[in-house]
Amino acid sequence: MFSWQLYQSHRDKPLMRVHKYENKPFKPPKRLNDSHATQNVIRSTSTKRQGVAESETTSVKKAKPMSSMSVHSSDPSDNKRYFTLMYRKPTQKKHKTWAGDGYATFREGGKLSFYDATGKSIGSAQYKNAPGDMLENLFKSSGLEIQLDYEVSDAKEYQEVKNVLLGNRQEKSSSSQHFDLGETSLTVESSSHNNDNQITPAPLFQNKRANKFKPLIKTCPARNSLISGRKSESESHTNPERKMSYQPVFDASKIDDPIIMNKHCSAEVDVIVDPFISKNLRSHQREGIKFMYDCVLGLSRPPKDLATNQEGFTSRSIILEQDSDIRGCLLADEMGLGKTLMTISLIWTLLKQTPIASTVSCSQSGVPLQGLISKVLIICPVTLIANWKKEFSKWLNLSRIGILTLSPQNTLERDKYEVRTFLRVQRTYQVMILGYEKLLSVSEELEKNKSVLDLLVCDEGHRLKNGSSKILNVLKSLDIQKKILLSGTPIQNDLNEFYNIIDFINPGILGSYQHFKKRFILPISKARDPSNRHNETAVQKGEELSQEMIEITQRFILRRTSSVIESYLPPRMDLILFCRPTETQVMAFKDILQNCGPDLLTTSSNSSLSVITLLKKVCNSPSLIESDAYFNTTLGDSRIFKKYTQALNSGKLKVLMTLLERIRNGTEGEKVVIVSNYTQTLDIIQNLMISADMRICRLDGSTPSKQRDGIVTSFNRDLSLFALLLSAKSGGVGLNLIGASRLILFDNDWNPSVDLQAMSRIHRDGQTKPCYIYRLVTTGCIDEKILQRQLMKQSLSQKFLSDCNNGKDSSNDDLFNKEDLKDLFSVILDTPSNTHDLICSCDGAGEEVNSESVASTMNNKGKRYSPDTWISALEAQKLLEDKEDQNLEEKASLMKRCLVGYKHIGSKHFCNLLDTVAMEAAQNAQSDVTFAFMKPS
Ligand SMILES: Nc1ncnc2c1ncn2[C@@H]1O[C@H](COP(=O)(O)OP(=O)(O)OP(=O)(O)O)[C@@H](O)[C@H]1O
Repeated sequence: MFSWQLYQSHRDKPLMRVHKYENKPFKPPKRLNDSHATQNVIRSTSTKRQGVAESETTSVKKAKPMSSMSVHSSDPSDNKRYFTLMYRKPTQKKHKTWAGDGYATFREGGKLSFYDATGKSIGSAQYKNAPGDMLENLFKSSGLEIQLDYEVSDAKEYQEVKNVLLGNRQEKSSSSQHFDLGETSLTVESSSHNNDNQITPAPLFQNKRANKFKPLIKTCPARNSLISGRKSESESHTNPERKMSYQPVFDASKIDDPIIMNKHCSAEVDVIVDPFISKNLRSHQREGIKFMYDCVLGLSRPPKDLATNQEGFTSRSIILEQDSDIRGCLLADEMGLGKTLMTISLIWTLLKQTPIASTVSCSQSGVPLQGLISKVLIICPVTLIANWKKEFSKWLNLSRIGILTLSPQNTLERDKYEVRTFLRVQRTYQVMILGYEKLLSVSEELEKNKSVLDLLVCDEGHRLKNGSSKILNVLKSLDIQKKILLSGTPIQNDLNEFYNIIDFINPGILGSYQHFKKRFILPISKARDPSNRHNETAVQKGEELSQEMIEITQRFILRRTSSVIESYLPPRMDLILFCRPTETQVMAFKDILQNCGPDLLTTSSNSSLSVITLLKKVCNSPSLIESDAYFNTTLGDSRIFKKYTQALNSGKLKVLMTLLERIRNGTEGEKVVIVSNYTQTLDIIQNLMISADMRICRLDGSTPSKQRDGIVTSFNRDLSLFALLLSAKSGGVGLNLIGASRLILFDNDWNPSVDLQAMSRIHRDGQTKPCYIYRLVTTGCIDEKILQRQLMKQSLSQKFLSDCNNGKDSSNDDLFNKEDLKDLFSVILDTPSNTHDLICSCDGAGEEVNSESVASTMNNKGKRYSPDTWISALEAQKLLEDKEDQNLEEKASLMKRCLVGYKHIGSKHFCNLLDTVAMEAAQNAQSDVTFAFMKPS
């Protein structure tokens, strides 16, 4: 167990125990009649909330007990004392949190008046006891529970409180020029730092924050920028005389394997990740947090191998240079590596700690009581909001940190009000999680008080790739200095998109767009152009520039593959099952292809894309064409489609139902997730499963966001729920479906990352059972062609983050040449697997493709690649795009590389399938499964 540090406050003082840093909530709720227990908390927060005052003595001043304070400590001029307060509606909840902050005034005679953070009156109370006990009481007034927090004694803060209260009065009586605070004099005394007698009502916490970051000792310029460009303060407030020895919040020597952040030479204390959270972290997560921390603090990263190869690296703090170009990072780890947890750990660390202790209030022993940041905005797809909150709760507990999410039931006005409150009220919420779309509707409110936002996190950050997107522009206008983008999907195909994302994270780092275009985009595009394939100078130049770009961007982009968590996860088996098309399907293919117009093979033709969609539907179930718009308008002929409407009319559906029966009857309560790209396909599967008495739930694009979390939770927990039907694109992202240990991918997307997203829903941290992933592919049809194309893309993208070959958003984005189209529109019936035919001539007795057996691949310059050689993205791009020149052997070789590790199992050898469910299904439905690839992890 972690034990707390005995800090040596000053060299000549004996060791003393300072108050424990207990990860308390930012505003501890107070129970009635618990005065003694709360007293310490209040006193310690009281110290914290004094803020860093103008005079050097106040910053580390111990909070005086209330009883010893002078009645005039707040304001000698108006016989009133001013307090901050917290309020909430009465609640029976175990973990109570506060709804808002505000102020109280106490007048001699015993009247307490309560105000919210905007200065609006929220009640009053008479207090007859000794004034010193006020902090120990929970007041009830106007249906609210109110607790005083601390007495305002700092001159500047006092002035701000008065301004707020005054501002409210002023608003109320806008016709009146008479400013009045009850009996308070109109003339506001000038404080030592405010010689302006004009009263300017100002947003309270904006000013408070300014106070907070005023350094008390002389800071070097680097230190100021470390704190953040926006918050650096003028040197006029520094006090070069002041000497203070600062202490980190945690004692690293008492923590097993602490994570100590790197630092700039100007750092005064170590920042150490809270052991409460760091004890749970995997080693790649420890590295990830340090990486993100360095980036958001603008510290120049150590060389990559230093970060990854050295034992105990994360337990050491390295002095780094300031890198003024960097303020953010892209964490592009593959799915399931814990990007959310890493980000939460970083947020928690930054909220609670700072390397520059002198810029915040500290305990007597010099332990910083405030962090480097205080407000965080997280933007994510609406489907992930609940998941973020859950993860905060899982790793931190929501009683420690205030998380605001906007309820879907809110009116727009309510949303705006809550956003305003989040920005204005400092201590209730530290993190707000918004959906991308919601961001637009509350952008004005954010804009108005944007200066309080310290850190922006964009989950599924590849959504910001479009430079003209409104969302991107709103986020840019918020001008939040520190940014973290998370994306498990590699940045996609386009250097323009790449520029947009990078320029958003670290503005200016790639220069202006014009410069970037001239320097990188044009020469790299030229090198990629197949017509330049013999122009060695252009190709060489393109390669060099790609390399240069990688070098610039790897300072703030981190990507690890899922192999880093394999050892923490139960084993996983991947099975690709080839399913024989039914006669109905074969008829449908023929009918469609024969009835297509002559422009089918025109690459620009819309009809070719519509036919592709139609063929994909037939692979799932021929009855789907009944509702296909293209089929009905162009090919539609009731004569044709009537014969396709029977239910179990596709090979994949037959295999699916057999697998499901086996899972239901042959395993010990295992659950299954079934994924498709088409909701209509899910409808068909749903009907079949309901007819088979299987208990299911479903999550797709039409599921209201407020229901999603409940569906996921009950699927994971409710033992009687057997299956979840999931739509790949709208439902898959970010969900944890570890209640299931089997997943059936009913159809493939062109984009491998869509499928990977879906597959990693079950095989992720928290999973305790071995996992089985089944991909169903219709033998010899478009399904197989998609699989082949996908496998190639996936393999080639593995080592290049900004991979130019990696998946695109949808089939419509994908470009096909004539050869591709011919290939897509051909149906090969006399084979158990066209993919196997392409890569191998074995008899399917379980032979495994290993790297030695993969023939070397030849590029168009005649250069040969051994199987272990990394093919750069550029080379891969050429290999793929230039398929007209590619002979079959090369294509086969490429694909073989993608299937390294898979065993080839023909129908005679299905008994070799290591999964009994697949084995029994394949043997029993021998006529439906034609071939299998199997890859045990
Ligand atoms: N160190 C850990 N120990 C136990 N569980 C963990 C750990 N790290 C992450 N997890 C769990 O693993 C699951 C996946 O993590 P998370 O959602 O953060 O991954 P991700 O990288 O964001 O994936 P995706 O891109 O799919 O959203 C979560 O349930 C999370 O709580």
